[in-house]
Amino acid sequence: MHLLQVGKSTGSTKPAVFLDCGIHAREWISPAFCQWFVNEAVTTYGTDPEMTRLLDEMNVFVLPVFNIDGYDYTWNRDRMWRKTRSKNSGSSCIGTDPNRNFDAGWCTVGASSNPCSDTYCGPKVESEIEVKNVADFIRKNKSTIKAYLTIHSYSQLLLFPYSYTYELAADHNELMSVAEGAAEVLTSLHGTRYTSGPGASTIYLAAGGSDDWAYDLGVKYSYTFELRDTGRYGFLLPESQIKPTCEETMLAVKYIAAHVLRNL
Ligand SMILES: Nc1ncc(C[C@H](C[SeH])C(=O)O)cc1Cl
Ligand SMILES: [Zn+2]
Ligand SMILES: [Zn+2]
Ligand SMILES: [Zn+2]
Repeated sequence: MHLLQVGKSTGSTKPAVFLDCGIHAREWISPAFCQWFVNEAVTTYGTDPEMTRLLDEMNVFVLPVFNIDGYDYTWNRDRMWRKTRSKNSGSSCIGTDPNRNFDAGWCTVGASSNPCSDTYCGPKVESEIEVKNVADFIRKNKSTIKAYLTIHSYSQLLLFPYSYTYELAADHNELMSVAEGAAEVLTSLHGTRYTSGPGASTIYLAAGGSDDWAYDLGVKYSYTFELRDTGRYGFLLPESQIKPTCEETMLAVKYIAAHVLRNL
């Protein structure tokens, strides 16, 4: 797994944002966005004031493709694959849903203990090496990581904790207002409409997700993006929509990062 560090200096104790893409293999617009983000960062640093400030004051860790084996599988075998490609002992079914494999109410709701299910929670917490690697990194750097952003598709949603319970997060009001502000600036570019809210009530009750786990670890600004569209093309978003989707998502990510900076 290749984790990129976008920022002025390596190994510093500067506050950081962790951004991951491609946790679900078929959500191709997600890795496209991480690529876009890195390109925007390196090409607009020094000219765009917001990006310059962001990269001067913070480090941004970017994991362009979280679920590498699954992503490759969608290119070469099954375009609609979602999970990892790990072997499940005692079953001929392959893979675990990496977004049900984190230690956050693991396998209690909205996940399956059937290895053949697309939302299989895995044989145990962090059974997937990809999940363990990300969890280990964030645990190790939790004193500097101030925001966790994980990019998915589709539905046009900006979700935040919790998904594993209907209980409101301690920081619900702040997380909601930041999400609404981010969604508004996103809409301002091409008119794309987003819904903001806690995962449980906004999409579905589900446990083991990375955003809930990061939030409970202490990463306050923890968001899941569900990018375009709302179902017309779904995971098969046309190539013509990659650029506009990335442009508008960029605005939302910069909005959240600016809020984090103001509240360090
Ligand atoms: N904590 C979470 N946050 C967001 C979601 C929605 C994504 C959308 Se593809 C998923 O189903 O894994 C699911 C969970 Cl469990
Ligand atoms: Zn997803
Ligand atoms: Zn999704
Ligand atoms: Zn545009």
